[in-house]
Amino acid sequence: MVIRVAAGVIIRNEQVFIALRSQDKHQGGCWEFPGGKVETDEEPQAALERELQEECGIEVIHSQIFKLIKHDYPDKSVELHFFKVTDFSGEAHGKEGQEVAWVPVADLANYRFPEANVPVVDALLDE
Ligand SMILES: Nc1nc2c([nH]c(=O)n2[C@@H]2O[C@H](COP(=O)(O)OP(=O)(O)OP(=O)(O)O)[C@@H](O)[C@H]2O)c(=O)[nH]1
Ligand SMILES: [Mg+2]
Repeated sequence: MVIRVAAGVIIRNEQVFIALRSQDKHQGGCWEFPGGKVETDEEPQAALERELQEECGIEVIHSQIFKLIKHDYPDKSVELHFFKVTDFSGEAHGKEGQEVAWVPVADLANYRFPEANVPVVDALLDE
């Protein structure tokens, strides 16, 4: 079974907002673009808006699809819908207690992301 996921590349002033996945989660200890599983009968963009409210406390004002990535981990297969979030209201923070950071896009190579994120990080570094 393929798990559908929506995640946000939240960008402001050439910095991107990332969060640390807790050790007990799948790909724990990796940094991520905040987001989560798309529910049954939910649109990925709606899932993005819901997850960013739940995890980061922001209201998405403008987002657009950036990359769609299918990836098979040894233990699960994911279909990741990465959106660029270029406008939002509220102060992005780790609403669930997770460690978060605003980092310059150019520094993204210094953070370890899940394998599926490699093409996303590479595309951001090339812009
Ligand atoms: N949020 C997020 N998930 C990612 C990224 N890259 C990546 O491979 N994933 C994978 O996507 C899957 C779903 O994400 P999630 O664990 O955030 O889902 P969720 O918010 O609904 O949380 P849950 O674990 O409490 O159910 C995980 O297996 C995770 O490893 C990413 O950049 N952001
Ligand atoms: Mg999540």
